[in-house]
Amino acid sequence: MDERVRPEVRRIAEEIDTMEIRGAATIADAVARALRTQAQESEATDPEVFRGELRAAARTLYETRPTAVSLPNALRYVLRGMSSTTVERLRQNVVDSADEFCARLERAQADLGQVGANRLRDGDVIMTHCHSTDALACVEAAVEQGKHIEAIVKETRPRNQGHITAKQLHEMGVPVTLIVDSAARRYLNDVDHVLVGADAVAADGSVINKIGTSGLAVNARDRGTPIMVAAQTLKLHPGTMTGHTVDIEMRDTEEILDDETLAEIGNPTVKNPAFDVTPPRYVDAIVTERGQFPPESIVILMRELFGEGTTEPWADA
Ligand SMILES: O=P(O)(O)OC[C@H]1O[C@H](OP(=O)(O)O)[C@H](O)[C@@H]1O
Repeated sequence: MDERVRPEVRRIAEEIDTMEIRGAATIADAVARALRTQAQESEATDPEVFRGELRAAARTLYETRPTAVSLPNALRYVLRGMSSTTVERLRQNVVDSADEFCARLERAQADLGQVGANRLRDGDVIMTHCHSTDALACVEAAVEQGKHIEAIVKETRPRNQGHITAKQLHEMGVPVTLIVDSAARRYLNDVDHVLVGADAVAADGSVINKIGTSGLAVNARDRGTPIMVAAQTLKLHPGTMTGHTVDIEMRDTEEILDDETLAEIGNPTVKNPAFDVTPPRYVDAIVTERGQFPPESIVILMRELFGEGTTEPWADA
């Protein structure tokens, strides 16, 4: 671990790694606050040393989880104005950018929620996968519009984030039915919308989200059930415009079963990919704070937002 990185920043990195802090938007918020802390606690007196510390902190945070693009997008946003010539100005730049970023994130989610809510009708039943604050913002806004919404919630093995979704929907007053993941096709008959979040959206409109999303989308398409992806523009992956692919995180097998059970069943190879890719033809709409988009046209928004290319401020830490 780089000694220049403040203990609080290391703690946040550790919590992202172990998924105590999880969910693409929540991770983005946490890393922006972490950079703010690094800036505030820095004892550097030389601007170049200060910049080096911030880059080192960004690298530590960047290396925690590879798939959710909100993480590098947040780091870029907070570190974009690092050209001042005094430490005090640099510190203020980072603090202001982090505050602005967190405020924008909150606003974007609220605006996105309104757009998503307009797609939901009174009496609709949704099916969810994993736990997405962007997706739940749509349901919350629909409920606030006075619509009655019900939910069928997939538990989302291996980490059961569906439990968080069930709890939060219950708190909104939404009646919830919890199902095991493999029951999804059976219950799609009773569903008006599949509503999921995203960890990254690629330039061709592919959606990278929790493992199991693509199978759910294929089944939903087969049943004629619309698939809505709630993803604020922070989830758009600029690298995919220039041909990069999104790295899919492989997580520890212990999330699936313990060593004793593994030995009992003859030590098979166990694979635990955290995400999968849903091709654009299985997605009806990507709902953002800038309105809803057919997946194939999301690249237009990406060009507008990232047209001048992106930097990797953590690269030379
Ligand atoms: O940003 P919000 O909408 O909250 O979450 C987006 C996505 O992040 C989660 O990943 P994980 O649980 O961190 O692996 C899920 O895949 C979820 O759909």
